[in-house]
Amino acid sequence: MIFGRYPSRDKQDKAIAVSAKKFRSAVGSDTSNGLFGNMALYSRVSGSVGLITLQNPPVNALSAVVRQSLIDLMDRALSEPEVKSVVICGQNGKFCGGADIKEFRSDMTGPPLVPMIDRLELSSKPVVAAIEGVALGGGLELALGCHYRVAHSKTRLGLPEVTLGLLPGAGGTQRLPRLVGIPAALELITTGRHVTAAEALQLGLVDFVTDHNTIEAAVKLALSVAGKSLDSRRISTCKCPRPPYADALFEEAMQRVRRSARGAIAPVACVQAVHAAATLPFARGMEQEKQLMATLFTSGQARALQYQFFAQRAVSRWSTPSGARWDTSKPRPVHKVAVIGLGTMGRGITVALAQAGLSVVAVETHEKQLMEAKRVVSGMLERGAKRLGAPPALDKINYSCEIQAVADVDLVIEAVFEDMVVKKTVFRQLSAICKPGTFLFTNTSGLDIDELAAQTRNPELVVGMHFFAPAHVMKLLEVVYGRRSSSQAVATAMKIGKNMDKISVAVGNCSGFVGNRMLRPYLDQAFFLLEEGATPELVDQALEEFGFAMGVFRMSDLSGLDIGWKVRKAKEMVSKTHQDCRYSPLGDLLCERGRFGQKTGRGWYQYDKPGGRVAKPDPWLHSFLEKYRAQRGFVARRIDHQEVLERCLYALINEGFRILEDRIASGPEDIDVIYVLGYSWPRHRGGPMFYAQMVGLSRILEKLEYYHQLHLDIPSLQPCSLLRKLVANGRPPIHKWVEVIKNPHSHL
Ligand SMILES: CCCCCCC/C=C/C(=O)SCCNC(=O)CCNC(=O)[C@H](O)C(C)(C)COP(=O)(O)OP(=O)(O)OC[C@H]1O[C@@H](n2cnc3c(N)ncnc32)[C@H](O)[C@@H]1OP(=O)(O)O
Repeated sequence: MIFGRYPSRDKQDKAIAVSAKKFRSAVGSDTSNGLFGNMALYSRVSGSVGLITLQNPPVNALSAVVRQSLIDLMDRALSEPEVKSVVICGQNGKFCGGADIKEFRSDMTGPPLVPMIDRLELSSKPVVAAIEGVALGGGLELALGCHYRVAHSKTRLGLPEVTLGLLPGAGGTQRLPRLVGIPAALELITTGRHVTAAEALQLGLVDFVTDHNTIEAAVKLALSVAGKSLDSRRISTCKCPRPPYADALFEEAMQRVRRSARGAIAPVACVQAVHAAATLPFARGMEQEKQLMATLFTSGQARALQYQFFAQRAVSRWSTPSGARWDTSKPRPVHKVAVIGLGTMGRGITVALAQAGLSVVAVETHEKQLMEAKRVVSGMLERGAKRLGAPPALDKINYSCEIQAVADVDLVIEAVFEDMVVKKTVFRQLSAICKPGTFLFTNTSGLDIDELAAQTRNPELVVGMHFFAPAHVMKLLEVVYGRRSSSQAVATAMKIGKNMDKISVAVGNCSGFVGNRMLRPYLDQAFFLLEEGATPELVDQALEEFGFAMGVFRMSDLSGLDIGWKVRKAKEMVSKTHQDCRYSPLGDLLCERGRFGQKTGRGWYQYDKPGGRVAKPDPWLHSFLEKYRAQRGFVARRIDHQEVLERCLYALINEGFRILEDRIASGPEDIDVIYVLGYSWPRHRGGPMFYAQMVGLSRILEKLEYYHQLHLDIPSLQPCSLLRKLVANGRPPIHKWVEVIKNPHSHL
């Protein structure tokens, strides 16, 4: 499978210390016999140490060629009598980012990882891993096959295979527990969490941490251990330490992953593999690892998770229908940013900006709110700093209750109340106050960017930034370009997003942008299902079993029913008569009765008190629904989970196809990243568009046609023409959809 829309730039980080190169030149290494190219380099340093450098930018992934080179170079080191020990490192300050994920989708060729690592461990000469930058997945498993591990203090280590729908299938599930014990191994393998070098040292995962030249330290160690017995250094020969409470540990781990994995199979397999390490000899444990891996490797979940991995990187290569592109648009440097409005969103944005190292002018015109915001923002920064072990960026922020304080900033992010009239006033003010060229960005979840831009002297400087709450935590940012937004403004918004550690997706301007626009038909279907006989519990259960963290009604109770009500009132949907098009007033009726969800202790569910969190079915709601149906002529019928999923999800997917057709999103990856990161779409299902491909476009079309025939008054169930076109074009794979969109006459 091909991922991504454009080839990425060579991200080789030339600036990072190339300590292997430096070290070779410092000690005068003998590279005359060196094997250049072939994705690994061999040289001899300090007379008797064979130095193997992985060379596969950008992350030295263990591709087939790298694996073959590594085997050849190890053989060479073993065959040279002068060589007494070996050091393995990675080029450009990165040890190894693991197996080459791109290879997983084609037939795997080249020597397999497992025997390669086994042979390494069996080596009669000591092998030291010199770990810099990252040692992840197969990269860490390679290091675990070495006899010693030296890490630079800034290295991150981990076994993140579970996040790709796999398990550490190159011996990681068997060696890690033997080295660090079952509790730590279980945690690291089932979560895929990266650890710092300091934590790795504490766990016993590495033997030595240095702040200086890692290769130098590794070579020094290699020289000192040359000729010594390796018996105790081969992890596979060690017994797995088994605490007396091991059974309870596994039981607890299994319950935890089943609870949090929401249907993902990889975390469960990870627990089973570590269990094998604890109970079986190494060779049998490896057999078990292999079997579990075989199931995962070909699973739809692994495909979905790997697709999402690449999609999250592909979205940075944005483009707009007018031809602006990531690689031809240059962002303008931004040093000073203003945030206008310090409500919940403004506070989160301020924190994220300060944490990104930018100077922030935080403006809130109400003095009392300003003081409160300052207190809350400082607390957030302090807590964040404590977690990271860094000083809080308190001095990055200047607070003001005067909007004039923004006069000299490079960029403003407006985050006032979500109301077009209020925002328009602020934009007119900003346009008058700010220095020429200041970018004016608006945090909105769906208002018209062009309408706001029209209030300013320079509409090309206006872009939307849809942050998700809490803005300093949530990874997703929708960057919304208007009709007149300049490519520089879009590039700058994308860059600021990246600086704030967000995954930014550039999308076009329409009501609700991508995320909220697709949510509308999904929510509508959920309401219609209640009218037709379902309960909130039934709908939520179906969606939660599918993998959503929360069903639509529990989520609505959490975020507050009044929010949607306000929007619907503003759009006059509440007061309008809906003749041709079905509209369910259920949400409005609940709001009219003061049932706003958790905050009022009543919503689609009942709670023990206002602010309570445990949702319980509410008999009042059930009888309310019965009366409502009776009054409006609905006859309740049995609705099953399959119908809930088909109606809610296919309607949402159909809107996704419309969005692609309208060129609001430039590819299905954009939609899928938005849904996984912003709307808790289960990651192991890839995203709505990927899921559509998995289900089969013909089936989605057929089902939409079926439901639309039954509900002709629900236009969102009418299959969109792009979906029809894709089916007519032979249902091309997801990475080819864009060709059909761009060329309507395409016959793939
Ligand atoms: C039956 C078969 C058995 C097989 C053996 C199975 C055992 C082993 C399995 C594995 O090792 S699976 C891979 C495990 N490793 C990871 O999950 C790490 C993934 N990468 C990252 O987390 C990050 O990329 C990074 C290494 C921390 C670097 O982050 P940074 O922000 O600096 O760069 P990125 O933009 O993320 O990546 C740059 C570029 O590199 C591509 N890439 C990264 N890792 C891999 C990889 N392992 N394989 C292939 N390609 C990789 C990434 O996609 C980016 O390229 P573009 O997508 O932008 O073109």
